[in-house]
Amino acid sequence: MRVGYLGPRGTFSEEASLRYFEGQDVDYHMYPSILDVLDAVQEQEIDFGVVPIENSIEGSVTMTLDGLSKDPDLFIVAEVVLPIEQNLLANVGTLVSDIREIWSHPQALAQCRDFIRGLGARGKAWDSTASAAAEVAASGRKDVGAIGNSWAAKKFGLVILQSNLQDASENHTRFVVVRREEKALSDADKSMLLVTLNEERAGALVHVLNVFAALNLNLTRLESRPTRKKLGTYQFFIDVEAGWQHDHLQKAISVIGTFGHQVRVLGSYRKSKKI
Ligand SMILES: O=C(O)C(=O)C[C@]1(C(=O)O)C=C[C@@H](O)C=C1
Repeated sequence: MRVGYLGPRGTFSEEASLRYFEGQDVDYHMYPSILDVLDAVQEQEIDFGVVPIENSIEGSVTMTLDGLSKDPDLFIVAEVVLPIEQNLLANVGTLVSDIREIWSHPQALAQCRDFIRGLGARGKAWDSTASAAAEVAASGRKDVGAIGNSWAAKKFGLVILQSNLQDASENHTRFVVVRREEKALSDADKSMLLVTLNEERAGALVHVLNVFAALNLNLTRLESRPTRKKLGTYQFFIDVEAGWQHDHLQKAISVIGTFGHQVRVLGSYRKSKKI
């Protein structure tokens, strides 16, 4: 089985992938961006892609949401929730007081915004936390630091100057495992839907939400993203606590369809237990 994730070695995506596929015979592939992982799934270069979708401090990983919504063949078959501990990594001999720039993935920079401001440093975005750590090591500079996990520190010969420094102690990222083509899992107890309203009128979203409420379907997340067609128009990502095959969810999808709205099932899977 071929599995892809955001590289290089030492990313949180790698940790999520190794944990999820532990004990299975896997050939791992790394990609320079989340969109490249999704493209590789679409092009069947890999069987599964593991991508971050949501963080408890910073919220949605919009690149993932937009990538999923653009490609009708992608389907989520699992989720993994990983605890995220962010650390300040630097070359040996670096003093925290000398650091002027912090390099990392935008999600990690955002999780540590207060910390970076507190240092009086500037954030600089890289494709992943591990690529930022690799660049800090390659630069040999003592006025820059990276934010990432302790495994990246070891891998690139950096020291940890401060650990667990994100702006809230509770920090988890939810990853999803994506494959090409739908798969109905009989034991699924959660689904992700993408709802596009057919008109902008007062109460349109409330009508959709009322369908779920009337059928006793619990929603655990509602996220809007722009349709990219007109300012102020949105698509809605909705997480529902029911498998796609569940009678009530099937009914909800068909009723919402009769209102003229579009519903796409982005995935159906078992709810993750926190690792
Ligand atoms: O850069 C990494 O290490 C990643 O795996 C990406 C990513 C993300 O995009 O959310 C994964 C988990 C953390 O929230 C920070 C960064």
